[in-house]
Amino acid sequence: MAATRYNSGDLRRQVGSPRAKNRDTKETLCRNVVIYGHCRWEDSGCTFNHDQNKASVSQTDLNSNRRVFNVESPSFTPANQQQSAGKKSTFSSQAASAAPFTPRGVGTSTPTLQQANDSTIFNPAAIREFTPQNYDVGNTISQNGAQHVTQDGGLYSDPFSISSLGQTMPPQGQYNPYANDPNNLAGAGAGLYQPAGFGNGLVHPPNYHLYQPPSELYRPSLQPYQRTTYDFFIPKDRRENLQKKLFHMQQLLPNSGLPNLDRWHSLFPLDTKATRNSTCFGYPSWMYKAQNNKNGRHFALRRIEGYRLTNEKAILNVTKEWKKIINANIVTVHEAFTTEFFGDSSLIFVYDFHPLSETLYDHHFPPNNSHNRLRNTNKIPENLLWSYVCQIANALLAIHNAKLAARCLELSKIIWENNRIRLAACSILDVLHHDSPNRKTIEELQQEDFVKFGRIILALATNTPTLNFNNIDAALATIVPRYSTQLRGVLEWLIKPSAPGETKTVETLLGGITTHLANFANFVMQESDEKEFHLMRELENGRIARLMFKLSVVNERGDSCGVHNWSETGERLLLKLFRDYVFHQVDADGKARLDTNHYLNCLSKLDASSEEQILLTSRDNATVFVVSYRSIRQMLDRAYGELGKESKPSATGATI
Ligand SMILES: Nc1ncnc2c1ncn2[C@@H]1O[C@H](COP(=O)(O)OP(=O)(O)OP(=O)(O)O)[C@@H](O)[C@H]1O
Repeated sequence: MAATRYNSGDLRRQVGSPRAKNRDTKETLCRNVVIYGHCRWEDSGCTFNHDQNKASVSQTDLNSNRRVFNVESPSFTPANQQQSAGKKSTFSSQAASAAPFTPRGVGTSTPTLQQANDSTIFNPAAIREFTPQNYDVGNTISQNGAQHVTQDGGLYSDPFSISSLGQTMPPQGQYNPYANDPNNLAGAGAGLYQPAGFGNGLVHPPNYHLYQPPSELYRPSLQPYQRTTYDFFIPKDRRENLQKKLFHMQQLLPNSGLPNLDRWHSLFPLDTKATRNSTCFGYPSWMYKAQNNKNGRHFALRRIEGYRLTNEKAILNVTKEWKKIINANIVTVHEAFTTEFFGDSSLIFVYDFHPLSETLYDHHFPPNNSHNRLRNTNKIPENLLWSYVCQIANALLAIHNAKLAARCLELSKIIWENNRIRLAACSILDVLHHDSPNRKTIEELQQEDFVKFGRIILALATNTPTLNFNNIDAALATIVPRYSTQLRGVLEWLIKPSAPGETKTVETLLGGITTHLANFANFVMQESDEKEFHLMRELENGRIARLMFKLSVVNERGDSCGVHNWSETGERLLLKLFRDYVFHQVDADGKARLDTNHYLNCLSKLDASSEEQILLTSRDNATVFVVSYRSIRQMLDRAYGELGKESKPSATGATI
């Protein structure tokens, strides 16, 4: 092999100038000048060019004659765009503060090419304020439906673009951020959101399918040791679910008309129904997601509309006790305060925000298209009902042990997310009824919790929303044979009054359902094992991401640390050749070789500083180095450290 072999310590030894090839060597800059700044053989026969200035000029000439795009090519600017705009199409610094892209007319015909000057200008005035009540869906859609705005002025057709997605949307539908399927937009919550929601400030969800394997069905049959790209990352469903959660966490509705509160901003409505019912608290209530001014975290705010607080101690006493309860099946309460920012006197409760949650009621009694809730004809599996029993029992154990009562135990006040349920409205009734003359004792309220608990499970087991219960005995009679006698026994114990002198306790309940508790604990632990498995894989990917950051910081950097063309000189050139070795490999025909396994393999070895040696070749094949991963790793750390010495710490203080 023609390779020149060196120990890593010999790397600074100059290589003899490569043999002249077909082209005129006088035009080609000598590699020794590139690497070491000078060439020993300049005056003793080296035929290459030693004048850097001349080389760069001739290189430019060469490039101007070539019509090939390479990494140094200026960014692509479509010719017709320049013509129509009449000026260079680059982003100015003002673009950073430009209003977000707001497509109008989603759900209508194919987007048309528009003049950048008029139609693509963001016009906040054209956007209607957030008006939850009496909202006329049809009218507004037809008004906005006539307008078309394309993100790129129609210069290219992106099959995943918002405008093309709009064509697949039902014409009468509205964007419901809580719909699992964004294409099925005509679901609940229509009245609460802007028409054609994407177009009025709601940010469109990411294109999850871009991360999906092309097809699971036609997966090639692989040997046990072979992998597809997707085997290296977390499963697509999990990734999509996590991305949706992040998206919901960050979702904004700029023209919602909702106020900023003292310490809260970016309020986003969570309610999926326009109609308010006051049955639960005696006052209408609203749910919002909001961001805290101080720490930037997202919280769920429940607003009790039109409530005038008379005794401030009510809030202080109650929240002090509830804040202490941290439980996997209870939404943590943080604080409560009053406000007049909504134009009335409202009482606000602050809870943890759990993205993608829906109420247990909405989950098991979903509305049909005409917004009537049908009896759910599917039987809920018994093990799922037992899992609910275990989870609510767990929540009640924590609450009753703290000498409190859940009180607000209803299907619509329990949130559900992937079969995990949480009591979502704790502490509210304690504040509202704090000074009520007919206040019940805590023991009485705890006994009532058991009855409400039983009614929730009975409603689910009989597919009947709680309020429709006329005859509890008849409902209990239908449980068997659909479910086991043990489930019926537990429901009877919960709902029916206890024998005189006997008090129900959560401990008694737990003692009667130990098998189901063990099953549930087993299931939870298996799930946790699976999550840890995926986490370990992501840990590997995290290490590789950090290496990539470092490599990217060093590669292609121009003048730095007082050295002209820093990343091309000295040992940094080897880092560039390493980058080529990992990512720019070609096959025998000169075609790009794409192999994720190769990327991951090389980067993992680099991370582990493997002693394995690899062959790095310059792009013109004129020079070859044999070097170990360990040496490359040391060079990378040195180069990165060198940059670190001359740079100031970043504002966030984050380092790789
Ligand atoms: N802590 C929370 N985190 C995230 N979402 C929540 C939280 N609490 C409630 N939600 C969501 O807010 C929405 C509205 O909740 P709410 O309790 O008002 O239900 P509802 O069905 O509107 O009940 P009602 O008919 O009594 O008003 C529901 O989709 C629910 O899942």
